[in-house]
Amino acid sequence: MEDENEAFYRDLPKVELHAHLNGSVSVPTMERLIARKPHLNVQHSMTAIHKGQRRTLDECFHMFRIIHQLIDSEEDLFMVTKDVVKEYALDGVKYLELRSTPREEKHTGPYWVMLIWSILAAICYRTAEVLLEKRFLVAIDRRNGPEVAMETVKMAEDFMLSSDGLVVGLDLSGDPTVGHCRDLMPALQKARSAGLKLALHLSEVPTQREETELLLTLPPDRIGHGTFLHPEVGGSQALVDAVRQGNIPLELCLTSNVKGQTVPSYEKHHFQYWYRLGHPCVLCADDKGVFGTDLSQEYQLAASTFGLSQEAVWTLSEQAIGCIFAPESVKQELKQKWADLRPFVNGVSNAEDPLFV
Ligand SMILES: CC(C)=CCNc1ncnc2c1ncn2[C@@H]1O[C@H](COP(=O)(O)O)[C@@H](O)[C@H]1O
Ligand SMILES: [Zn+2]
Repeated sequence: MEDENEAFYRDLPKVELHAHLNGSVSVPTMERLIARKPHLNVQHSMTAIHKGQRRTLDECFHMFRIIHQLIDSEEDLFMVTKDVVKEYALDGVKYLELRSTPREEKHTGPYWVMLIWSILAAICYRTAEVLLEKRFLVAIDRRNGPEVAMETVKMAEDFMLSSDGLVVGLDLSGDPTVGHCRDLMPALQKARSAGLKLALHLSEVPTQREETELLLTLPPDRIGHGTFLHPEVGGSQALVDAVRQGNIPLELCLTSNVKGQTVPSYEKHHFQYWYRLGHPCVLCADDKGVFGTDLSQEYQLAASTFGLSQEAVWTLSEQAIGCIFAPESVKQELKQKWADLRPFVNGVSNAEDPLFV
């Protein structure tokens, strides 16, 4: 049975800004996908990291390759997107920015375009049913090189103009040990000047210092992970200063980093460093399916690890609204939603609280 504490984190209204679609597939959805393709011989342990387990980065990226084999038709994609959106809604998320990489699949022809349209269709499909604002980021997988990156940007631009505000930005992700961002700069610059917002995976592994310096010149609108930015872990004060001066929010994914072993433990997560500086930090799940988590759990873990009061947790979730890519009018609506929900969230509804009278 859910205890009061768990109920608080689930009821807490939340914003999810860093969620990779194909990494977010839940156990029940994955079971349906596996059953549809028995010839692939996939076991569930090949697509998710269970409690207490960890994996190397290589092993994690191998998991994505298996997941991609399971999700290779429009039908699969539609089911996955619908389920992921619904699960986020049930987890108390009120605003979701989902991201995904266009992919070309042999038997589906020009899969790229189809993929995006399917996702957008699914997102629209849910709109009538769940109270969840949704936006979409088109992802560049760095492994695919500069030409694909440029094509992806062109496609993202087209969709931004024709999707009625659903496509708001571009993500840069993929195995951080493969390729170099200098080759991708023209595509990223083009995206920026077209008005796409940039959410870039940055300093995810310790060897990316030069890349990070380069990417910060763009600059990005948000940073994914930023694990090795600060001097204590091999980054530098100059990098920290650049991020602070630009007031660039960090998307922080605790369980992803612990299970993927880029940070040694929850206690040592860089959330602490940036939170103490008062820098905008947004807790995110990254790949809730692969890492066996959800956003409520991530908030709960941050609170228990770093001793945050429920009041502080509320503030953390509310401040995430300021970091979304949707326009100001959506921010205002979300702020109102937070205010409306506040009396119903156990633990923060005390009217005598001096911060909120
Ligand atoms: C340890 C580990 C893998 C952590 C997660 N950190 C990540 N770092 C970089 N790219 C990622 C990460 N998680 C997911 N992705 C990207 O998202 C893709 C899966 O979602 P999608 O197919 O874009 O819908 C992966 O193939 C990869 O390109
Ligand atoms: Zn990520």
